[in-house]
Amino acid sequence: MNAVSADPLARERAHLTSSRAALRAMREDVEALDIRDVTANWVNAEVLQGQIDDRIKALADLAHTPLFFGRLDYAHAPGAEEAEGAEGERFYIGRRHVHDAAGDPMVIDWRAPVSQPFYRASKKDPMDVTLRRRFGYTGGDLTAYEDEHLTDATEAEQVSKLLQQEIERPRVGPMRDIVATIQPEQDEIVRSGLAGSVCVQGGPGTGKTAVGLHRVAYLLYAHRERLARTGTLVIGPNRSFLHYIEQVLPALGELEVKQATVDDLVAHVEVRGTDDAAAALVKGDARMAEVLRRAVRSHVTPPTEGVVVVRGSRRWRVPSYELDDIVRELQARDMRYGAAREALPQRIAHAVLVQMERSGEAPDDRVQDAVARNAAVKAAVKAVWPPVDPAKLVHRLLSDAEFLAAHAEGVLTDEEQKTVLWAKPARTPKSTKWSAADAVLIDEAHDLVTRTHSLGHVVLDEAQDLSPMQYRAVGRRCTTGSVTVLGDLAQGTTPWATPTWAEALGHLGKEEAVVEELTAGFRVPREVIAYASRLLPAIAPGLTEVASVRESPGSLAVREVGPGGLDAAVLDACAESLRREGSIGLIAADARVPALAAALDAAGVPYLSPGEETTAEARLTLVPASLAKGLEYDYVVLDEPAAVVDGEPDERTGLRRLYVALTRAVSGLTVLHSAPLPPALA
Ligand SMILES: Nc1ncnc2c1ncn2[C@@H]1O[C@H](COP(=O)(O)OP(=O)(O)OP(=O)(O)O)[C@@H](O)[C@H]1O
Repeated sequence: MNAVSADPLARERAHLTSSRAALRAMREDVEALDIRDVTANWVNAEVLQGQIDDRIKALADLAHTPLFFGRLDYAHAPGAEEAEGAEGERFYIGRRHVHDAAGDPMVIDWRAPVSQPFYRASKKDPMDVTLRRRFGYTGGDLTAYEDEHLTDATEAEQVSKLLQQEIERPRVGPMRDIVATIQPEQDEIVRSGLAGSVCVQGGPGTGKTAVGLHRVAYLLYAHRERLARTGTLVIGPNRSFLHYIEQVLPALGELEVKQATVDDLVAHVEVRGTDDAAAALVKGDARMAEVLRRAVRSHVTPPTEGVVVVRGSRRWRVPSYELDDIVRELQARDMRYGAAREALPQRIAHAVLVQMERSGEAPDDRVQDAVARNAAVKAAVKAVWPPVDPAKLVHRLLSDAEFLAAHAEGVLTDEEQKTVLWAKPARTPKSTKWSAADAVLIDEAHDLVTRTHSLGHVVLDEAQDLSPMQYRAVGRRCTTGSVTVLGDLAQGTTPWATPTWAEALGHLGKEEAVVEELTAGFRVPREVIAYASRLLPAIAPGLTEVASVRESPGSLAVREVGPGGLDAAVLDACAESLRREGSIGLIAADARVPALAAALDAAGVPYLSPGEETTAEARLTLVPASLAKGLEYDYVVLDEPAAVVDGEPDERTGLRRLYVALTRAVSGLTVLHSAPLPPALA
């Protein structure tokens, strides 16, 4: 037997070794489960085996993700704080729970209540913790630790070196989790309850995306069963962004969360067309919801004649005024068009039944069902309350000026109506080249006909770019659940970008959500964020400038290049960045991308597209400015800022696009220009 080492690091390593052994034993227990005896049929067996396989996956010991990253020594056993003489307890905090053969915890899940002081405790409020220890790893080996004695008044408060190292670590590959270093103000958002909706305003690199993803993981832990039933969804701006973040939740042991773009959610039709900005602006306006509501309801036609139901030798007549009453009553209810349509035959049948009873018959439910299915009743329903096809309805609204006018009167101006009407409408919905905004309208119409299924929790990232109608589409997917809205008003680059969070929350139907602000920046170094923040007064006056918590001041170079020399200078800057460690993003106006791609090809420099994983061989990504949002690179080379600004329909949007591009760098930014810099930046 080994003697217990006096060296604290050796003791912690020993705990790591035994925790790993315990994890292995847990995995082996699951692997050894024999389900042949407990399942009566193969369907059950398949399901059970699937669950077992997932559990085995979740119990994997990943060489490069440390099993624990922290330790808390409590003064008393949690829950017994007040008990006299209660002994202290020690907990190791990690990504997942590990217990030994006796069931005693070796590692506690970071999301458990006893782990919370790891993120929140301070000298001011030690939360009954005497010692907080952070661990440092090199590769998979435990190589360092750092202590804070929270109840020791003589110990000076200091910035954690391990935290700084983590923040400074070069980014290669997809986004990674931040469980070991979640900050107190971030933790408050991560652990806020499932019942409440939260909206986070935060400048570039303040950790909004990271916080949103960790919040999902936390909620799944705290409300596992409920969310397994109702579902969770993360919404991001585009495929490359979703690809960039897709590994974070699996690394936290959560494999079940769906990820989608807003376009994916409303994909009732194939999108093959585009709108000009003016049309998209009107189509995305919340007033369109009222136009659609009126148009759907206009399909109900007041009955002009009654229904006659023949059964055997008898005829039963529901007169038109009675039918009219039934229709009005259904219209007055807060019911979807389709649900009311389904209820109508039963209501008519009920009226027939009442007559039957009055004349001495004793009909039962089966008779009512039979009457509801009677051909005369069906015909009446079809005439009064015909089915509505959402795509057909939107097709008609956008191609038939009279139909649009009838429902948009007093809602849209004549000019706005003209703007959304197609110049050359396709004959049928099928042959229509639908735009993304049209698909959202169809989704709204869909919801008017059939209620959209609501999830338990939705995280909406880069929210500032959504149109009011898109917010509504997201909102109806969490009517019975809650939402985490993440965004930065200064990074809004659509013509309909969100002016205030209160307005966005109104469209989402979550007016009660709390708005939190994050201002500590983890990505962009001081010098670079200061440079980018020069744009703030022009693009979002009133927003707080990000305060970088990065130690490295970062390298910022702004170089003017003579006419004709830009491409060569860009290649040089890329080559210079490639000599360092980490990923490189070459960001340029979309229109400049083909020329730069050709230049890179000609020079034999391999490059990737956004969302493609960086590898040791290919570390350079050529990023069109329109796709840069949400992404980050160790070094960024920014080509011709003026072209980035000019690529947008108006100056403010252009400057916002530039702000996004300027704030992607973790370590260094090189700006190259041959045209003059925008005055706001110069
Ligand atoms: N507490 C933290 N500890 C370590 N790294 C962090 C922490 N918070 C955020 N980061 C890192 O900072 C970077 C920026 O985070 P993230 O992408 O979530 O910011 P964001 O606010 O969504 O930025 P943007 O507005 O540009 O999309 C990421 O690399 C993330 O891992």
